[in-house]
This record gives sequence, C-alpha cells and structure tokens, in this order.
Amino acid sequence: MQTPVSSAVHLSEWQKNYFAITSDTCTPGQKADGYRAQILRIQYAWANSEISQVCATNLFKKYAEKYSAIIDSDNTETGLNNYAENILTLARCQQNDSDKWQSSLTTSNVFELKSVQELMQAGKKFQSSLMAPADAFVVVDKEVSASVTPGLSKLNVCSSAVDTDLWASSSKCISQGPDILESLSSLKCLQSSVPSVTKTTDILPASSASLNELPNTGFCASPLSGNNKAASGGSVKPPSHFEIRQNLSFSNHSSLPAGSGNPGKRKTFYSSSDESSNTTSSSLASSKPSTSTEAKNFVGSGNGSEESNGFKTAKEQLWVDQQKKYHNQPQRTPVSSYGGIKKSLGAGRSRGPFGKFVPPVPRQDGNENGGPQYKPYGAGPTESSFPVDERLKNIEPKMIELIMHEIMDHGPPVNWDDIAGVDFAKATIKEIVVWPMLRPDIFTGLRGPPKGILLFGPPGTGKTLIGKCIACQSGATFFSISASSLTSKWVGEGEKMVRALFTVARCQQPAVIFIDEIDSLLSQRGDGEHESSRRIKTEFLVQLDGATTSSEDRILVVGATNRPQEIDEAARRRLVKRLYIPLPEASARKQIVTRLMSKEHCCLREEEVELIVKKSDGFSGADMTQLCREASLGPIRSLQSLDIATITPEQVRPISFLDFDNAFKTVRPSVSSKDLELYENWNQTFGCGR
Ligand SMILES: Nc1ncnc2c1ncn2[C@@H]1O[C@H](COP(=O)(O)OP(=O)(O)OP(=O)(O)O)[C@@H](O)[C@H]1O
Repeated sequence: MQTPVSSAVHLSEWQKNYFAITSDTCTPGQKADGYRAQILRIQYAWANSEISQVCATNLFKKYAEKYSAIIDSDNTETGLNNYAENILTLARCQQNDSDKWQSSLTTSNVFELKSVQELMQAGKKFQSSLMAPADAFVVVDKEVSASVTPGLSKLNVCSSAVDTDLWASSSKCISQGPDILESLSSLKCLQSSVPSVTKTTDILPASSASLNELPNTGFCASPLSGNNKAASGGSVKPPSHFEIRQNLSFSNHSSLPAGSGNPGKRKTFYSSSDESSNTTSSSLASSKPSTSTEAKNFVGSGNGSEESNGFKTAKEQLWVDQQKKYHNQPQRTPVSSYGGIKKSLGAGRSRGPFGKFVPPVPRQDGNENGGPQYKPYGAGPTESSFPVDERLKNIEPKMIELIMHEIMDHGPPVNWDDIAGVDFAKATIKEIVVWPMLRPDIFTGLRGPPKGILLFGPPGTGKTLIGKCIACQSGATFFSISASSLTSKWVGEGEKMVRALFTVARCQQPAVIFIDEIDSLLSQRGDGEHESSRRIKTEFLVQLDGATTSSEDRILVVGATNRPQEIDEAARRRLVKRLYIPLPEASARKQIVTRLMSKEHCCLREEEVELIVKKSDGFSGADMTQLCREASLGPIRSLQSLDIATITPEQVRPISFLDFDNAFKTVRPSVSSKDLELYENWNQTFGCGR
C-alpha cells in the first residue's frame, strides 16, 4: 500500500523526470531513460491503483511511442538508432514485473503505431540493401501453406530460380502482421542451401516481438523497392540466407530470443534432416500453429554440420551444463579440463566436498528435496524436456541467452603459472578464495570466504587473468562482464541484467562473477549521477549483499579497476579484500618473455633476455606481450615480399635480439609514473597488501 509520503515522492520524481525529458539539454540516451522511467512509474501507479486502467493505458501508449521513437530512430542526433531494446520488449518487461499490468499494445494495434510503421519501412530498405545474389532453395509444403496461408502457396523457390512473387508474397506477411506470421509458422519445411540460418525456436509474448527486427528477417523478406531494384540492376534476387531472429514470433510464451539486443550477433543454425522431420511432424500434429517450430522447419544444407550438431539454445546449454555439473561427474575433473569442455567453465566438478550443496536442477524422476518437479520456464511445445531451475523463471530468456553466450566465459584454462609475478596477490587469493571454494566444509564461520574482492592497479597487469584463474582453479563457472557495458549496452535494462547475472550464477555455482571497470558501476554518488546508473548500482549492491548473507550461495564477485579512487565507500566496504596488482617486476617480465619465446622459433641468449628485461622497466604485462608480438614479426618483415608466398615456416629465421631492439622503438610503456603513484597511495590507504 502506498503511503502519502511515498506517493508524494513519486509525484515529484515524476515531475522531475518529465521536466528532464522535455528539456533540450538531454541526450537521446537520457531521454530514452527518462521515458522508460515514466513508463515504469505508470506501471507502478497502475499496480498500486493510483491511476485508472484507462489512464494507465493512455499514458503508457504515449510514453511508449516517445521511447520507441528515440531508440529506433535513424537520426543519430535525436535517436539511439535502435541501440536499445525496442518498445515491444519493453512492454513485455513490464508484464514480467507486475501481474496486474497489461500492456495496451497488442499484436494488432502495435502495427498502427507511427514509429513502428516507420521502423518497418526502414527495416525493409535495410533488408533490401542486404540482399545478395545467391542460391536459395526454399521448399514449402504447398498443402500446408495453402491450407493455412493461401497467400503463401507460391513460396516454392529452388536454387537460383528467382521468383519475385516469393518476395512479394512473403513481404505481405510483414504488412499483414501477426496473422500471416502465425500462419507462416505452420509452414512445413523451408530449406536453404546457404548455410547461414539463424535459429528461431522460441516464442515471445504478443506484445514483445521485436518489430524492428521483423523486416530484417529473411523469412519475411520484404520486396525490393523500386529504388533497390534499380540499384541491383533491375533484377530481383532472393536473400542469400534466411535469418530469423528468435524474437520473430507472436505467441504468449517467451524463451531465449537470441541476440535481440545485438543485431550483429546471431547464432548460426543448421538443423539436421532428422530433427527437421521430427519437429515437422510434431508441428503438424499440433492443432495450434506454433511459432516455436519456425526454426526447426528450416533445414539448412551444405557445410556447417559441425555447427549444426553443436548448436544449443542457451536454455538447453544451461540444462546440459547443470547436468554435467551436478549429476554426471562422479569424480572431480582435473583442473586441466577447465577449457576442454566447451561452454561450461567448471563443468565436471564433482560434488565431493560439496555434499550439502543443493543442485539447482532437480532430478528428472522427481526432485532432490521432495518437492514437485520443476517445469521449464516458458516451456514451449519443443522444450518440455528441459527442466530449468525455478529461479530462472522470472528472468527474461534473452538475458539468459546473453549471459550464457556472451558473459559466461568459455576461454582456455588459466593456471597460476600463466600469471607472472604478483606473488602476494596470488598467495592471498589462493588462501582466501580458492581453498574455501574447494573446501567449503572446512572454511566455515570466520574462515568463510569473502564474497567480494577488488583487484586494482594499472591496466594490463593481469587482473582479468587472475579472475579467470580463480574460477579455473576453484572449479567455478566464470562470468565476465564489463561494468561499462551494463550502463551503456543495455540501456534501461542494466539492473535487470545484474539481477539475471546473479541468478544464473546462483544456478551455476560455485561461480565467479568478474566485473571489469567496476569503478564505472560503483562510482561515488553525485548530483550528476544518472538515474539508470543509480538503479544498476543499487541492484548490484543488493545482489552482492544477498550473496554475502546467504551461506548457501557460493558466488564470488571479483571487481577489477584501474581507477580505485572512484569507487564509493559503500561499495569499497563490500569488496573486503582489495589487492594491488602492480606492474610486473624484472623477474616477472623475464618470465613473460621466456614463456612467450619458448613457443616460438627464437635464438635469444640469456644475457640478451636480461637486457630486454632491463630495457622494459615500467612495462605492464600487456606491454610485454605486445613487445614480444612486435619482435616476432621481425623475421617476417625481413623477408622479401616475394618470399612470403613460397617460403616454408622452417625457412623463417628465428627471432633475435635485433628484433626486440626494433620492437622497443614502437612499443612503449602504457602506464605513467604519475598514475603509478596514485595506485601506490590508494594501496597504502585502502589496500590489503603488506
Ligand atoms: N602478470 C602477467 N603475466 C602474464 N601475462 C600477463 C600478465 N599481465 C598481463 N599479461 C598479458 O596481458 C594481457 C592482458 O592482461 P589482463 O587483461 O589480465 O590485464 P588487466 O589488468 O585485466 O587489464 P585491464 O585493466 O586493461 O582490463 C593478458 O592476456 C596477458 O597476455
């Protein structure tokens, strides 16, 4: 229940926000945030019965349009150029946040929004410009398509046969909106000879399909406009491949849309014939047209079978990881297997010392705790076999997707020996973090591990390496994210991302969440602090506190920063161990050079190495690596240009001291002595070093 005070606060916030977004001084990003905040407030007010449904609907529509116009505008001065999530995703987010709230947007009326129509036009143009001449092999079951979508019965294109009707008819599906799209989902089979097909297994709520992506899909390819025809010499070509974003669906479920926030990153998908026929039959058996079958109705041929077999949705991957992690590994896998198992750092960890730990995924035959068997969140017809942790059900699938594919680290293993120098930090970390993570049964009570540590120091000194190493050595899953991307990449969604990240980490624990540039997330509060940044920071601190107070959670947050002085008090207090990662000393620099050169054809004598070490005083680890790279190019540069085509690798001369000498001319230390002083001072005041 709202108190008068909180209502008043709300009102003044509202007014303040309104003033901010209507003033001329705001950037498009700030305006978008402002509108978004207004939308949140409308939702909040409606959920608390402060405003009527009619009022909420009208207000929401108004602000949603404004928000959409900014984020999807092509104008770089007034819009974010489709930088953030689109309006419909926003609508769905609101639905997630409140049971009471219902978006006024529906699949039918959303097409009437001016901004959406403009967006679709822009998308059509973009799609047309992307179309490249290529073979396309599209087979549509005429029987099915005719029965469901008469307008699409012509969708039968083989090889390079160009049929403008195809594009004309398929483009109708955009302009005709969801009905056609739903019908399209019933198409039995589409085959593309071009191997790039983006998977679309998932389905979104009516209000949230990414409209800005619609015109950009090969599935609903738009017709070539007159202009484009002219540009392409008058000939009309089908697109070279079919790309279906996962958001391209209109249904009431949602799961795992891929890359919706990042159009550049799409997953390639090739379904096998078997899979296709299975899914096809299941989709045919279903009386309801199900959009979740779209991707499986696409049968990619040609190369890429490797990807075909390897592709999993994030949810499937999560399930597989969890299975591996908690059920299928009777023995602790040697640490060296860390990077051997794709997509899952820490997979293969035994439960030996973690006897008390309750796995996030229940057993298939029921559950470990005697509770009911979990249902997969957002389970569609094709997904019922993937029970996923209950905790994930309130997390947006697209965020899980992002976390699994972009934030969860899948890189090679890192050992302590890979990190030169920083002996004190390494010893401390082993003692306070790695051992407790390995033996939580011993490290209890006062010996319990800290939940947050801070690695600070100049850039390129191995902070990220250390973060990875912690995860690797403790058998934990490693999540790595840059704090600045939280504040910039997911405009208005940062705090949700933080929440999602911790939730997924909880399901994958033990987990290490590495946050690079943590200063940009936890900087001192100031008047100029943006509201969205403040929300992200608050959410982060809440999550960190949650991890700290819960004895069950075995999550370690490792923050890294080059600007420790900018971290505010509250955050500093929570990152209890603050370790200085300085520039490498002479011995560490030598180690880096020796290690890197040992993998190359090199003829450096011991005294030459010493000389290099001496000359590289003030270099960071990254600078040393760059120096070695540069030197390694020396032998290639000394080749005559003709030789490069014919020379064998053995004929390339070894790297010599002269190459290093030359490399020193172009590679300089990246850290100034003034900066170093700053770190030293901060270390004296707040660091936990000796
Ligand atoms: N101590 C080190 N030992 C070996 N290699 C190092 C070391 N420090 C840095 N490097 C090299 O530099 C690269 C960059 O290091 P890393 O990303 O860990 O630095 P960082 O401190 O996290 O940098 P930033 O603060 O810029 O994020 C590493 O991949 C590695 O090749």
